[in-house]
Amino acid sequence: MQPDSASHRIARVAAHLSPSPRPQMEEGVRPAPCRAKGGAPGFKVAVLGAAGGIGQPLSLLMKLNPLVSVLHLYDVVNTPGVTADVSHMDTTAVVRGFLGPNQLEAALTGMDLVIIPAGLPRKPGMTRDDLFNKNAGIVRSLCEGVAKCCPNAIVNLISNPVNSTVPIAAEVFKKAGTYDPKRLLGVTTLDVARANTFVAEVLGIDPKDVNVPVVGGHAGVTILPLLSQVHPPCSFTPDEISYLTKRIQNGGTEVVEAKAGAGSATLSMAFAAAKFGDACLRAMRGDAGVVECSYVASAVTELPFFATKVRLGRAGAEEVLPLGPLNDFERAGLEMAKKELMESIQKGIDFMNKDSAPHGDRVQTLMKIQIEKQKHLLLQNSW
Ligand SMILES: NC(=O)c1ccc[n+]([C@@H]2O[C@H](COP(=O)([O-])OP(=O)(O)OC[C@H]3O[C@@H](n4cnc5c(N)ncnc54)[C@H](O)[C@@H]3O)[C@@H](O)[C@H]2O)c1
Ligand SMILES: O=C(O)C[C@H](O)C(=O)O
Repeated sequence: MQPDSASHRIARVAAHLSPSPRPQMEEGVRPAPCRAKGGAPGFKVAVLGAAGGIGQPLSLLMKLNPLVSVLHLYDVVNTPGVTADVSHMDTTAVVRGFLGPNQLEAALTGMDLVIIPAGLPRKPGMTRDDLFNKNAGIVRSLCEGVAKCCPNAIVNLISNPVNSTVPIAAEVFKKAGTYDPKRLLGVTTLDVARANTFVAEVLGIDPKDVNVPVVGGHAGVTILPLLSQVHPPCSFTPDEISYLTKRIQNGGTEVVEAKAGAGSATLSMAFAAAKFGDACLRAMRGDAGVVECSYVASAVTELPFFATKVRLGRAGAEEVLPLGPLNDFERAGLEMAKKELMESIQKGIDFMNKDSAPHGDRVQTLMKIQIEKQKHLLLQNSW
C-alpha cells in the first residue's frame, strides 16, 4: 500500500469539502480543511460580542462543550485573534471567526443557538439602565440579523439592561414575523450562581448542593431571591435574609466597584452563560427535566416579561413555572420588583415603536398588554 503522503491526505480532504459557499472568513483565519463542514454531530452556536470581557471566556467554555460542533465567533473588533487562539484547543467544535457587520449574516446563517454578550458594560456609579442608549441599538441590529438568518435559533440574551433588551428583541422578532416567545431567553443565571454561593457561605455547605430560585428581572430590586424556597430546605434569621437579599441584588455592583472602572462581571458571567447555554443545548437534544431560571415572556404576573424557573425543551422555554408560595417579605419584594420592571419593559417597547407610536402612549400600551394578559388568564382559568 502507498504511504499516505501529505499530498494524498490533502487530496482526500479536498474531495470531502463542501461545494456550498463557505462563510466569509476574516484574513488570517483558516478553518482546518478536513473539518470545513463541521464534521461532528452537534449544535451550531454563535457568540455575538465574542471578543469582549464575557465573550472571550464564554467562547473558550463553549469550545469545551461536547454538544457544540460548530462555534461562530462574531464581533466588531478583534475576532481574528480570538478565533485563532480558541481554535487551537483540541476539542470537537470547529471555530470560525467573523468581523464586522458585513460578516454578521455569514456568522448567523444556520445557527441553532445564538448567545449575545455584545454591548457596553457599567462603570462605578452607573445603573444598568444607564447602558440603555448604547446597548438598545446594538441588540436591535444583532436581533435583526437573527430574524433574517436563523429565525429558528434559540437566543440567550446577556446584554444589559436585560429587563429592557429582552422586550426590544421580542419587538424586533415580532416586526420580522419570526417571534416565538419560547426561543427568546434573558440570561439571569449569574443571579442564581451568586445566590447559591452566598447562601452556601451562610449555611457552611458546598454551593454545588444549593439551589436558590431567583425571580423577577436582572437589576437592583427586580432581582428577587426566594430564600423561602432554597434547596435543600433551610431557614434563615431575619438578619440573614436581609444580608443575603441585599448582597444578591447588589452582586453586579459589588464587582463593578471592585473592578474600579475596568468593567463589570466577565468571568463569573461567562461561567453562568456557559452553564445556561449548556442547559439549552441539553434540552434541545431532548434531555428531560432541564429547569433553569430565565427572564422570558410570561403569564406568571401581569407583566409581559418576568424571570422564574422555566422548563427547557427542544423548542426553548417550553413551560414557564409558577412562583410557588411566597412569604410576606417576598410578596413585598415582588411588588417593588414589578413596579421597576414595568418601566423597563415599557422603555424597551417604546424604543422599538418610537417611530410609529408617540412616547406619551406608554401607559396606554401597557394597559393594553395587561388587559390582553388578564383576558388570557381568565380564559385559562375557565378551562
Ligand atoms: N446578564 C447578565 O447577568 C450580565 C452579566 C455581566 C455583564 N452583562 C452585560 O454584558 C455586556 C457585555 O459585557 P462585557 O463585560 O463583555 O463588555 P465588553 O466591553 O468587554 O465586551 C463587549 C463586546 O461587545 C462588542 N460589541 C459592541 N458592539 C457590537 C456589535 N454591534 N456587534 C457585536 N459585538 C459588539 C465589543 O466590541 C466588545 O468586544 C454588557 O452590556 C454587560 O452589562 C450582563
Ligand atoms: O452589574 C452589571 O452591570 C453586570 C451584570 O449585570 C452583573 O450582574 O454582574
